[in-house]
Amino acid sequence: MSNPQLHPDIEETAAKIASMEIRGAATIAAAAATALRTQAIECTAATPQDFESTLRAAARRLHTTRPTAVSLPNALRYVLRRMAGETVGTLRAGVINAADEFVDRLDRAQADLGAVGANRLRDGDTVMTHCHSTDALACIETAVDQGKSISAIVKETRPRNQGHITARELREMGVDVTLIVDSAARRYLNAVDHVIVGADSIAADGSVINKIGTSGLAVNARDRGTPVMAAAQTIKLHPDTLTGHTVEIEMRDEREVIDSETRDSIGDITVDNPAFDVTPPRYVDAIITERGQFPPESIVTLMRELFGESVDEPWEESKREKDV
Ligand SMILES: O=C(COP(=O)(O)O)[C@H](O)[C@H](O)COP(=O)(O)O
Repeated sequence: MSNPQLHPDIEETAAKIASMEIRGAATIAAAAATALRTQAIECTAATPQDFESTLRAAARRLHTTRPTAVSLPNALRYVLRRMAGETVGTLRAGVINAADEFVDRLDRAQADLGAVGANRLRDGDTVMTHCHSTDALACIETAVDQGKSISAIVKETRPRNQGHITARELREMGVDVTLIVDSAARRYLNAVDHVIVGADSIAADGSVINKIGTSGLAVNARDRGTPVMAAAQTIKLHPDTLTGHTVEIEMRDEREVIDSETRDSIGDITVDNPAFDVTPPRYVDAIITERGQFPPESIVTLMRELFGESVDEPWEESKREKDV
């Protein structure tokens, strides 16, 4: 089967992830699992081999969209590993059940993680946020639901301004919000009790890979004595880093940073737009997961327990598919 027929939802989801219409590590993972589910339901393959080839091709298309959030390959892995059976019917059922289970676990993990993170927040605390993280917001929302009064200093998060989404959602929770430009963060840190961020990936050494600007914020927070917590459910653990692989940092289009007219008026310059950075574990006080909170240096134990020592890439083409 040289060119498997992909469902339009696969292309649409892939395009939306690439353009960031669908964004944030947990949301990307849920969208990818849901697209595979649709592919499985609508797949017209007549043989089990063709069905598997089509699902793998769909997963490969989704995998190529953005490289940094490990929740995406972890979602694809979760679903494809459960594609088992001898008939198209059983394979299809395996994918549908796995996708449903994955999304359900994602929601439950976020709720459980929120309860862990909320325990660190006290009535009257002020938090500082960076970017927009559903895991980080789950901690704040649970604290608010517990009756705690929380204020937030929200960083704008250039160039895509995800801080605006955070500001709106916190406001809807009843949190008192102050929006600041990124470069004002240090000025406000003295008045902040916790920096709380999400993660796109957590490496085996406890490094937190998150939106560009997180590492500078964490260094400043350490200098000011403000604790930093990274809220990251375990699908953010990057199993490849157990074997020494590093996490690829996505470089995005320069037009997110500067419009072409301004750029032309400046002249011959290079514009770089890294989307993420790496915060070393020594600047992070706790990683908050649905399995409890961990000092970053100890996260490797949980990673080994959940993933073992080696990871497969079940979306890769089989030898038979390559030979066709
Ligand atoms: O860095 C970002 C989003 O970057 P982008 O906007 O470039 O996708 C978020 O902090 C993490 O993805 C965690 O989000 P969540 O907690 O929702 O998984």
